[in-house]
Formats: sequence, C-alpha cells, structure tokens
Amino acid sequence: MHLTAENLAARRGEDLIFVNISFHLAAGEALVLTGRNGSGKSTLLRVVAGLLRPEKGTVIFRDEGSPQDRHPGEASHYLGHRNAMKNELTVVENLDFWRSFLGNPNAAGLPIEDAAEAVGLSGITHLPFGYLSAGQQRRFAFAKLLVAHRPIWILDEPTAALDASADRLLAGLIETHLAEGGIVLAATHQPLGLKNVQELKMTGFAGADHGVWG
Ligand SMILES: Nc1ncnc2c1ncn2[C@@H]1O[C@H](COP(=O)(O)OP(=O)(O)OP(=O)(O)O)[C@@H](O)[C@H]1O
Repeated sequence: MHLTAENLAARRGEDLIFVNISFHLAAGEALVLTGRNGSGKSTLLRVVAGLLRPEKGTVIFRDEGSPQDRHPGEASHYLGHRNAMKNELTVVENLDFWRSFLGNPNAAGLPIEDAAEAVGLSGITHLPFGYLSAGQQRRFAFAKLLVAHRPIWILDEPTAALDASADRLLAGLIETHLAEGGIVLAATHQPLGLKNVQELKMTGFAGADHGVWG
C-alpha cells in the first residue's frame, strides 16, 4: 500500500498557497504537517482527501489488492476541524450513518459500542451528540475512524482544545492503525507523541522542508 504525492501545488482564491510538495508513505507510515497558521496544512490535507483540486501535481493511492491506482480520497477518513456529526442525532445514529456511508464490506470496522469504549466513552452513545461536551464530541469523532475501516487517516488538528489524556488516546489509536498497516497524514501544532514519524514543515509558497521527529 502506497500513498504518493508528486509536485503538488494548490491555490485558494487568487493565491498560490504552496508549490512542489512531494511525499511518499508506505503501509505503517505517518507524516505530520507542521508550520505556522496559514502555511497551507489544511489545504494540503483537503487536496489529498479529494476535497480540493490541486493546481498542479498528482496524488495517488496504490493498494496491492486492487489493480488500478486510485485517488486516496476513496480510501480515506478525513477528520477536519469540525466533527461532521449532527447535533440532533444520537451518537449511535451518527456513527451508524458514517459506518454505512464509509464502510467497506471487505473490511469491517468495530461495532459502535466497542468504538465508544476505545475512545473512553462507553455507555453514553444513546445521547444526542449536541448534549456532549466539546471534548466528548471530539472523542466520538475519533470513534468514526474505528467504525468504518479505511486505510488512510487524514487528520486536521485532531487534538486541538483537548486534554492530555485525549492526546494520549489518539496517539494510541494512531499507533494501532499504523501497526495494522494503515497510513496517517496529520496536521498539528503540537507533537502527538508518536515515534518515527516523518515531518513536513509547510512554509507556504516558498515550499516545504523535510525533517524527522525523534
Ligand atoms: N476558502 C478559502 N478561500 C480563499 N483563501 C483561503 C480559503 N481557505 C484558506 N484560504 C487561505 O489559504 C491559506 C492557507 O490556509 P490553510 O487553512 O491551509 O492553512 P493552515 O496551515 O492549515 O492554517 P492553520 O494552522 O491556521 O489551521 C491561508 O492564507 C488562508 O487565508
């Protein structure tokens, strides 16, 4: 399994946000995007997720089980700044929607109660999503990653405004996903405590510098 981006450039409105972004991730690998506000991290994630068209360059996903290259958006979970859940629906109803919308008949995700337990919130899935605290809502957004299996996780500031235990919880979910051969692409302002993760420092239009977090 490979996720490859070559010479990507993207525009928002009239402005070129970045140029010449390339990276390659194999099964079990993660790339963390860092850089100042406005440097283009969310823009790059949205291009990889297929939500924005690149100005230039290509991004492809190759899976040994499938004969053709695909756009990674077809094999990705995208967790943006917002949780993409309906406040009026219960947690179960929200997660059930995402499971049927994103699910893959050949690779089942976790049952909803197991996913709730994995994010430390079992027993409250009958509540409307809108009744929950901001931190509980974000944790259930992580549960969305678990109820439908998708090999690529694209995460935009996943732990902003969460407590340290939620940081550790997400780091654990990511480590498990990587150990099972998944791929993770995440934008973050603080290290998630992951080991051996590649870093891509976005510098805006000037391009990007590669580095590694130890
Ligand atoms: N819908 C839009 N229309 C026009 N310009 C936009 C739009 N969305 C973002 N931009 C601009 O694109 C640039 C990159 O924004 P982006 O959200 O990708 O940055 P970021 O690195 O994720 O920032 P942050 O760390 O604040 O989340 C910014 O200058 C922003 O103003």
